[in-house]
Amino acid sequence: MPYEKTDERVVLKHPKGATAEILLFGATVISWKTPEKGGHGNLTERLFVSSKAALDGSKAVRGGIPVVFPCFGPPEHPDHSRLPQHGFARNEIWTFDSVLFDNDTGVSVQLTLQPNSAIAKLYNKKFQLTYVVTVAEHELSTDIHVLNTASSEALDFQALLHTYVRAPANEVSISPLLGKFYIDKTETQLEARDTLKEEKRSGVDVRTFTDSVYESAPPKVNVTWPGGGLELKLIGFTTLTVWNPQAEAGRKIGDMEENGWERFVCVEPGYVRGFKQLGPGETWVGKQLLEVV
Ligand SMILES: O=P(O)(O)OC[C@H]1O[C@@H](O)[C@H](O)[C@@H](O)[C@@H]1O
Repeated sequence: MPYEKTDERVVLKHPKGATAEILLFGATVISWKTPEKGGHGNLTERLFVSSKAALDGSKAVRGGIPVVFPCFGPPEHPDHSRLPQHGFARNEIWTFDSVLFDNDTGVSVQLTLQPNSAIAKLYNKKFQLTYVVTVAEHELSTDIHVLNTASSEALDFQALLHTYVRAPANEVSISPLLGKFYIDKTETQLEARDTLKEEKRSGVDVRTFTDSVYESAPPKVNVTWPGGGLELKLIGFTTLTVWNPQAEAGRKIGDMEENGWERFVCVEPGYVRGFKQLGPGETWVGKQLLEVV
């Protein structure tokens, strides 16, 4: 069996050993394990999930890859005014739709989310989200498709994949972001927060509290640390958010495990500067491909 499904989750199993586990709640990928490149047998977990994360649907998962839609951070668009931080997609139960393919190149499944009565109370736009998750020997791809199903109204949204990469946070280096402009959300004064900064580091670290939204995200991002690393490829996404709360902000997060911030860096491809606007019947696709290096 290339996949196993229960009422709550789907586990994908690639013939060469790699696995991915998706909670239908939020379509949250909560585990991605692969063999080492050139290694034998043993699987390594590539994503961080806090041991205090709720996996029962009572709140968004603290870890894995939560899906952020239709707003990133606190809502700024009038259509989103009643929504919580990061929107509703990470808090809804998605529908398992189909297996797209299952062979040596990969095992791929599709989940969907459409308006329901709970969403309609907070958000009255028409849309369909389709999420395609594919696991290969050393790769995971997660593609989000946003379709405006309205017949005459535009759909304005932000979308982001909140990827918690399991890594020794204090040794991580992220590149190539040198010369990119970013919003620094750790700034407490509004004016400083709204002023773009230029990245001066060839390798970005997260040894201090980091919450940066880079514009013009590069199509390929390297996240490396001594003895390991991942390459992220982005298609369709325009921004890259790098987040690690460190102890300063991490201690205030109720579902963060003790010193959890030492074990991950969030590297988040998104479309979160301004809003993507889709006309009736139009689709936007954002693709993230993670590969073990
Ligand atoms: O606690 P949440 O809602 O999952 O958000 C975690 C973080 O997510 C990041 O993407 C944001 O840039 C941060 O500002 C935010 O604190």
